[in-house]
Amino acid sequence: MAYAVKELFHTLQGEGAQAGRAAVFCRFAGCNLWSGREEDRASAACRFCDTDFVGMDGPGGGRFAEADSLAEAIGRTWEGGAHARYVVFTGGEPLLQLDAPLIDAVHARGFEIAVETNGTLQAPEGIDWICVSPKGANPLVQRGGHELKLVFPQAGIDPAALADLPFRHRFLQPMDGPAQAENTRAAVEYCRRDARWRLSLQTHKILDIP
Ligand SMILES: C[S@@+](CC[C@H](N)C(=O)[O-])C[C@H]1O[C@@H](n2cnc3c(N)ncnc32)[C@H](O)[C@@H]1O
Ligand SMILES: Nc1nc2[nH]cc(C(=O)O)c2c(=O)[nH]1
Ligand code: SF4
Ligand SMILES: [Mg+2]
Repeated sequence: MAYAVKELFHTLQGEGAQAGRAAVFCRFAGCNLWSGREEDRASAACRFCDTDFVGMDGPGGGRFAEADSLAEAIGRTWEGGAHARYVVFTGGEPLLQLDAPLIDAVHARGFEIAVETNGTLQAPEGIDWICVSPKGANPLVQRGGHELKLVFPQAGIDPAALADLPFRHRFLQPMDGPAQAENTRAAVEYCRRDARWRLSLQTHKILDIP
């Protein structure tokens, strides 16, 4: 199948348990919980998104007709040397597009594969690092993985209701937006009081890197 990619860039993973690790980010266009248009935000199933995932006009973006051509572009975008090649598929919602041929094509080029998903779709086999970030009342289908990264606070989600799901790591990530400072204080206090959860800061925003 063809892949619609907003942008491809090499940076450090900013969030969660892999924060600080060099990675190529492959940001797919499109999401199942929001059109990405500001006029639709107030009525969307996910309303706090911090990301532009509309179109294919970013650096390295475009439509890729084959898994091999996208995997080649990911390989060309990597600047991290011979070891520990790492690609993070995000979006938008990457599980709308990430499929077995693309997983095989990037594995064949020596990459470990991570995904950032909203958890409403089941992940295909073969992903090396699954980060699930639940969104409000939307159904949580992918209920296990390597890290659970809950944007906090969210109306209708109590972290305690998710704490027993089979994830290796559990993070609260303060919701960015007008109440970011207050949300950060609330996340710190929650993690202080329930040691199952750790704080995830969006370090790329602090550092002003992509
Ligand atoms: C833009 S999303 C794309 C991947 C996928 N659609 C998802 O929601 O997990 C990437 C990460 O940013 C997080 N995120 C989005 N908006 C945020 C915000 N306003 N504050 C903090 N994290 C946010 C998401 O929860 C997710 O972990
Ligand atoms: N540096 C950096 N780290 C990230 N971790 C998750 C991101 C995302 O938008 O999915 C992201 C991103 O956009 N940049
Ligand atoms: S699910 Fe992810 S990409 Fe979609 S609107 Fe929400 S945060 Fe943004
Ligand atoms: Mg982001």
